[in-house]
Amino acid sequence: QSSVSYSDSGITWQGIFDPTYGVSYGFVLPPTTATGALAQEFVAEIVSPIANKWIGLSVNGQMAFDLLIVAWPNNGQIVYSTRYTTDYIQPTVYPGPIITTLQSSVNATSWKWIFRCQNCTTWSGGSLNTANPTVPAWVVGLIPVDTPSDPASNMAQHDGFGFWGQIWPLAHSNDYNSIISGGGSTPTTTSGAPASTSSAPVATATPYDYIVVGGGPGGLVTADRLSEALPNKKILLLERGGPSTAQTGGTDVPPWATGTNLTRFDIPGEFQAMFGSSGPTYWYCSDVTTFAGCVIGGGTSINGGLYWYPNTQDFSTARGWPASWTNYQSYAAKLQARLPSTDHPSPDGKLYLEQTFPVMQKLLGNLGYSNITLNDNVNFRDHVYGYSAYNFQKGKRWGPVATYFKTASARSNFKVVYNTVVASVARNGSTITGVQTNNPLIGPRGFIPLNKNGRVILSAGSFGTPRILFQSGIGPADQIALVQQSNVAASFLPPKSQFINLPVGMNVQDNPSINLMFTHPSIDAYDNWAPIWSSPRPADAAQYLKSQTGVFASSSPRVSFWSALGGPDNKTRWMQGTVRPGFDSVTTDYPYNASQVFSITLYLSTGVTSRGRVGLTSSALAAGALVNPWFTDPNDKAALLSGINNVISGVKQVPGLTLITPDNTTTVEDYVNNYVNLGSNHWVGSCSIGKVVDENTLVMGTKNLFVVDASIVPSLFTGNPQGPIMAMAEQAVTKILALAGGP
Ligand code: HEM
Repeated sequence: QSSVSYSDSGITWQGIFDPTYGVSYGFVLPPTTATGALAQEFVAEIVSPIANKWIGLSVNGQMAFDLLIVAWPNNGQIVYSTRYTTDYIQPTVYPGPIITTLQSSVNATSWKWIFRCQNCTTWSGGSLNTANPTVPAWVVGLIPVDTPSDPASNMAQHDGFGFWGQIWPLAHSNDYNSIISGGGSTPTTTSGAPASTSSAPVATATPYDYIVVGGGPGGLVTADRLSEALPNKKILLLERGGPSTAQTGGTDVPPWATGTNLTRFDIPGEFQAMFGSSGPTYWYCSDVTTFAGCVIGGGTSINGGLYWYPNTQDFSTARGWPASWTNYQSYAAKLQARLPSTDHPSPDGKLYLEQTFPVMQKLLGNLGYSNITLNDNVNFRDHVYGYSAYNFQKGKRWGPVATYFKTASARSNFKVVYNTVVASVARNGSTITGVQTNNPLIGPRGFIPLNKNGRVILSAGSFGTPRILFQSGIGPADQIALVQQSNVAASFLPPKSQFINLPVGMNVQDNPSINLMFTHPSIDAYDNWAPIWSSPRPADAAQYLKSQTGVFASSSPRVSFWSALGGPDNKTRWMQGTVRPGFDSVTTDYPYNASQVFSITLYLSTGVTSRGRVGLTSSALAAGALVNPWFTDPNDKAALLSGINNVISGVKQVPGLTLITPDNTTTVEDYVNNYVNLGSNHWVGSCSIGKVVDENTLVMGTKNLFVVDASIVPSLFTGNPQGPIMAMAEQAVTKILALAGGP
């Protein structure tokens, strides 16, 4: 999200409205000509629903070593202080900055604080540079501070935080002097509705024929095919995050590639720097409690790039697909023609960092596995292994962004808008009339209408799509009840008589997965990928910069394998294995050589019978798992355990190979029983076809609302899901276009 200009209390602010907690944050800077002390201050406002018990701002977006400002209402007044900390611990009062309240109000539904912050652009070890946009952060606490009357009060950790792009150069005001002297303000309205919705600049909205919500693999394929098939119709794609690869306007280039347009999203080898990142991770959705991609490309812009063509099982009636979906091959062929896979991602045709392959060849060969080209033999998924296949090309992340999104973007009937969160669809009974967004610049109060017979397609992902449905009055009563308790979201719900009760969020699956850690003297653990962002191996960095070849032309996984497993219930489940040099964390009693570690992730894939539930996890409408979907059926655990034991049984036959996690003081059974995070970030099923959407992907009970993303997939695919999801979207958009009654 990046800041916009809006006005409130007679002041023109540069700031944002955060729809999750319903808070506006705005700033005004002195004129650009200001010097001395005046150049070191700003005026800011926080307008918050009363449900938020305290709010914090971090001027430079970090918790530690940054100037923090906290505020909360108490007895009709705003209590505040500046804070500082060097760690993720209680920040203590920080003297130096001088805050003056210019205006404040507290009523039954909201509170507002407008304040001047002097000596606020430098602090211990840091400063704010307003010459360019920067990324500040907000935090929201839902638990009252310990002693609300005391500005120095302790508080518990915040319940939510988020970052935004603050365009400081647009925040200067020539009225600054009048603002700090109390002028430039009109009496406050304290009528409950958040200031941002009532004060957002009024924009005229362009109506669209198709509005696609979400630029992940489902949404990009859909938007491209719609804009291709309907040259005279207007197609709008709304992406809640910002750009990713350079092609999309991304500029997040690692320090070693400065001066190039090779962003962290373009360079496959930077994958582990996102997945393992300890700093701010703007590419993940801040309001989803598991990893979800919130940049253009969605998960495909931040994942390891493993790319499997779909197979017969993936779209079979046995896996819950309607019979009309089983003829999937022509759609898979369309996908493969646009986006072929590669198992030799370095454009020089050489394989790099491949030491795990010969080790796995011995291990799996002894266990009766055959070596095949995996994407040439999609239906052959028992006792097979091969080089991992990726969606990379030219040594760069490719995926739907470099293909479908690229062609869509070139069409005049297609428009993409970034940094725009869709909260809900507006509807009149079963007819959707438009979408409600947080972007006041694209429509009055963020509303975008549909043309006559227009359609909305939700592609916001397995968590995002259910949340939009809940906020549109579609889903189980308990979820809609949570929306009703949120004063902002509730105001957009249709009347109760129009609620549609569907099992949104139920029926969810994600691969249960277990990591095993090994050492072998031939392995190069690649320093566990730790230096790849700031100080990569110089020769590898230089090679990649020169020709986009080498280690950085690939992400971390090297070998992939599958095997069919029997279960105590006589059902067949498939197990997938992914082999990577390096490790995430090792727990072992063994001494081991960290430079020789590699890991095997074993996931249970198609055939899994466990199911869970996703939904709203907080009163602030964050989304996440309500019931974890892993091993709810003990037969799944038994099956995966047998697969793990089988792999481990081969270890002693491979000279030099040592299993270090689990170690010899831990049984495999205990290791699996006590495993902390079984998740794989491959969530499917929350809007399952046949349960929430019909065989044309139309949301049941509506006339023009569709879902095309992983949420409609009724059971886990055989491999990592991006390939089958895009093939699914090819088929879905064909069915939507063929359906009568559209624009
Ligand atoms: C007892 C009080 C607090 C505790 C224990 C605490 C703890 C934490 C932790 C563990 C994180 C990392 C969360 C994650 O990565 O998911 C975090 C992030 C953050 N916190 Fe706090 N926090 C506290 C108070 C505050 C306050 C008062 C502010 C600001 C006014 C603040 C600002 C931030 C910001 C901006 C982030 C995100 C950026 C970053 O990771 O540095 N925190 N906090």
